[in-house]
Amino acid sequence: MPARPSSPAARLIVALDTADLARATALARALAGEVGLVKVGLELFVAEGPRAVAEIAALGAPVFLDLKLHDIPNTVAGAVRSANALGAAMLTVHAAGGAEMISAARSAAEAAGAARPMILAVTVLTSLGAADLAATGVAGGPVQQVLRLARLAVESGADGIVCSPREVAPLRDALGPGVPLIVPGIRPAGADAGDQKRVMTPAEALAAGADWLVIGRPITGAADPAAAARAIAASLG
Ligand SMILES: O=C(O)c1cc(=O)[nH]c(=O)n1[C@@H]1O[C@H](COP(=O)(O)O)[C@@H](O)[C@H]1O
Repeated sequence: MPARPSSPAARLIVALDTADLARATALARALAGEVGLVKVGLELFVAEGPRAVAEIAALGAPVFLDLKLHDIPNTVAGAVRSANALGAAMLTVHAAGGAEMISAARSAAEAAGAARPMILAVTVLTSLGAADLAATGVAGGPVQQVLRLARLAVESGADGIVCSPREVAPLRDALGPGVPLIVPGIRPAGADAGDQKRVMTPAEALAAGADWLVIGRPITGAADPAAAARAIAASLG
């Protein structure tokens, strides 16, 4: 499992959201040394499969495999066992899958031994605002729901929590310093939020207590992705 990051660049996780493995590997090469981890998510994994993880891992940076698993415990445990073979450093499940599912994911990850992936529990997607969440039947708003799901996930064996920057401070208060917080929904000042609804700047997320920042388009959509990553790292002081 990756150690908690100790430098600004190590805090950055770049999301390689493309269906094109050649573009993903070019980005990973360009960003070598500028970020701590590279994220392979659904778009790339569905298009290119496990070889995407293997080819990107071969470039050196640890891989965050973001499959957001959410199914019955037996099925998720099987998917985690399959993912173990890919050597990812981090792997996501949806906290809303419940205690048994999260616990099954953790047990399955442990079969990989010391090199096992961190199991990260995704709480409330950063693309959802309070009204979107209410429309799914969840009353109380994102902060309350993130706190509820994060507590459940940690008690069930999750190694870290994925949340928006808006919930980082209340989660730190509730969970203490020991639980790694991995935070997407990051936008440098003035950047287009796109489909993200609960956002903050990199510096604000760090000041609130985030460990890792997950950033896609503000880096990958830049004319010079390495320069964009360097500028974000510099803004973290
Ligand atoms: O699990 C994630 O990484 C994730 C959770 C979440 O709630 N919101 C979220 O945006 N993400 C991922 O973080 C990345 C954010 O990308 P950008 O919006 O382009 O910076 C995407 O790859 C998303 O899949």
